[in-house]
Amino acid sequence: MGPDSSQDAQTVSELGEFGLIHRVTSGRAQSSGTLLGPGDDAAVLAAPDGRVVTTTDLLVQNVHFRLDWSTPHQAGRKAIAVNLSDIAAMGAVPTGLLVGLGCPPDLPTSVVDELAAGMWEEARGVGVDIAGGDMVTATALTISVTALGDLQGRLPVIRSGASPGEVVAVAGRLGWAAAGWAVLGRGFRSPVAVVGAHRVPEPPYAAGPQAAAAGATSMVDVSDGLLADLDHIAEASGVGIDVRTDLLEIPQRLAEVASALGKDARHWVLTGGEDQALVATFSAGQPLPEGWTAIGSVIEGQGVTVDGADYGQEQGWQHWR
Ligand SMILES: Nc1ncnc2c1ncn2[C@@H]1O[C@H](COP(=O)(O)OP(=O)(O)O)[C@@H](O)[C@H]1O
Ligand SMILES: Cc1ncc(C[n+]2csc(CCOP(=O)(O)OP(=O)(O)O)c2C)c(N)n1
Ligand SMILES: [Mg+2]
Ligand SMILES: [Mg+2]
Ligand SMILES: [Mg+2]
Repeated sequence: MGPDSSQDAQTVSELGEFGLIHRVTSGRAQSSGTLLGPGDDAAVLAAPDGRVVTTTDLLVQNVHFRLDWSTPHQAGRKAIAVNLSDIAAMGAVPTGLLVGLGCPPDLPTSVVDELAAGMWEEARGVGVDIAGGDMVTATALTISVTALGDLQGRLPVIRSGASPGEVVAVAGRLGWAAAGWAVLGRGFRSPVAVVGAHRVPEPPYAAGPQAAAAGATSMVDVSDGLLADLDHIAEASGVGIDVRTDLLEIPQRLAEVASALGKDARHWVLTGGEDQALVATFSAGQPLPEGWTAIGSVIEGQGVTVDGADYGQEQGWQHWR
């Protein structure tokens, strides 16, 4: 249900700032990682190993989600998931979340209710609370999420740690959300397998800490596109990365959707973002952790190639283009 479908419902401006905050926060926080919050000037979270991993990603209506393509519940889950994914990409486990909501005055409170329910569902799935946040008026529905995490005594897995000779491996899905976005963009609502992937990603949260424990040398989550995000590792590490398409599985379902739309499934897999897969590098010869699949190698040089050749310009999502 979108804001347009409930014209006579109570709006956020009628309920007001503190009524709205009370409505989305009351009785919810319960994780042992939340020592205080929400309700005071700031929350207090536990920091088990003394270091805090923190990240923020902002979602804007009609840029990251559309309320005629996704329910508020799905948009809420996605907003939390993309942030938890960045925590996992450091090899960390989440400890808490903060949520800023920019709401147009005529937004029905039911939309905020559903959004909050989706956010809490995704947060509870990994055992953390939304420990605080902010509510403001805005011209477009805006969701700003900050996630905090803990390294459990390990070193963070950073973008600059890859060396030539290492194996590049992936955990999670590639190309599904891009396929769903293409389907929705053509005015279709199915197949639900791909449309659902656009609406709510399923990041392999546990694979991040598992890769870290297995000695991954670098890692990133795929938000913009596999090639675009691998390029961050290549640049930060001062190496080249070659992706091998004979190692990259093209799921049958994606191939079918692509052929129905006259699109290329391989292109979705290589450049589609928003499935929040994890890609990491591991030393050659070591067994990969469970759930990880080799897709290429780290080489001397710079940039990302596909089967040894440049892929061209479009390697993933870019804002303002
Ligand atoms: N406005 C900003 N101020 C400071 N740092 C920023 C800002 N925007 C992005 N960054 C930093 O730039 C890096 C790359 O950002 P981004 O591409 O959004 O990462 P990701 O794709 O992992 O979410 C991150 O370390 C992020 O914290
Ligand atoms: C309505 C709509 N249009 C386009 C997209 C596609 N899209 C929007 S943002 C994005 C990339 C990821 O977003 P970003 O804010 O760059 O996340 P980050 O890399 O910072 O994690 C993609 C593929 C979408 N999800 N929804
Ligand atoms: Mg970001
Ligand atoms: Mg991100
Ligand atoms: Mg990231």
